[in-house]
Amino acid sequence: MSTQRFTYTYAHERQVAIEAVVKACRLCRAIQSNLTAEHKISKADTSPVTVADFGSQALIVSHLLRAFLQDAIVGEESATLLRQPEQASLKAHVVNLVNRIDPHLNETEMLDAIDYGAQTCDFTQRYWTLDPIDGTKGFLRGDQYAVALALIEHGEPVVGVLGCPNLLLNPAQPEQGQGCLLTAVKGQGAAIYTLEGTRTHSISVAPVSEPSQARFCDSVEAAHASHAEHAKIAELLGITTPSYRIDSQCKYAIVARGEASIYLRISPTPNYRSWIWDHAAGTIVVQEAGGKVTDMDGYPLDFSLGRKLFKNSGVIATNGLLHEIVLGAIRQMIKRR
Ligand SMILES: Nc1ncnc2c1ncn2[C@@H]1O[C@H](COP(=O)(O)O)[C@@H](O)[C@H]1OP(=O)(O)O
Ligand SMILES: [Mg+2]
Ligand SMILES: [Mg+2]
Ligand SMILES: [Mg+2]
Repeated sequence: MSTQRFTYTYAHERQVAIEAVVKACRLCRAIQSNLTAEHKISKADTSPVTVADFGSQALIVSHLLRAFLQDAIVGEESATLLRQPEQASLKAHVVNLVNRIDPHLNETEMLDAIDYGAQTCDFTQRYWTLDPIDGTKGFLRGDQYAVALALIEHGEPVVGVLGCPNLLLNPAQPEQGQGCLLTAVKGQGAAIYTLEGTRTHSISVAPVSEPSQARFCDSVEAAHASHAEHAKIAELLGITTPSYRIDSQCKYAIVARGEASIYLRISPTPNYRSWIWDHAAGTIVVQEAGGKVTDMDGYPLDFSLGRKLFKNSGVIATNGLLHEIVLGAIRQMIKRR
């Protein structure tokens, strides 16, 4: 008698996650093309948030919960601000915009969905993590941003969906236009989908093995990543091409599909620890495209510890071939600090 091993494919999780991110991208696109000052507010930590961040989290959490009622979801935003009586017009604005995408959600359901994502959970077990808009500063500038959703099991991403509404669908064929989703499932590779959720092609990292030939990418915002230290690492690697500066987890997207081979993210504040939702989806997309993601010391990102990557400093994503040599250059740069 033959024994058949059962392999879980995450097909349902991936499909539901794609549907959720498709809805959120429709909302974000509509809002970004029509941005006014009233869409933007400052959070208690002074970082910006917009009606689109709240609306995206409401749409994605409610969509996920319809399929996976038992699942924990950890998102960036909470509805605390929207529940304040003096923010009634902001709340009404969010409700109005979300209802254009999902007319069945009422105000209470929307606020509860946003706050569902603000809860804590057992981070060592299965949970989703969501950045409803990653790169809000890019979104506000009219530039790149991403909607980032990942399923984590036992501290590592197993499904990732990155919605990139302003990224070319296919850089080799720019006439196909802007907007794509990148998806990955552990052990199954990574692929590009249209913003409507139709699969177009699988992707892989660039086969660059000579560091001086590599292109690297980093943040637009100097407060988020140390441009000066990145420049020193590039110099040690013999890279003369200027970095590809792009907001959000779109950096993971361009490494995953070979437009750059190194993503450097060394914080200007050495004890800064990243939020899990800023890296989960991007990490699995790069890994499944054949690349590698670690912290700046070479340790894997550990998503089992809470809302932040408490044990990881910095993030380095590469095409894999260049990973060790990049880590070596970082060690050299640190010695010279
Ligand atoms: N001080 C900070 N240091 C590092 N990352 C930050 C900081 N403030 C916000 N971020 C997050 O960094 C990411 C953007 O980085 P980049 O500049 O590389 O695009 C976003 O996830 C952003 O959060 P948010 O999701 O709120 O936009
Ligand atoms: Mg934010
Ligand atoms: Mg973010
Ligand atoms: Mg965000």
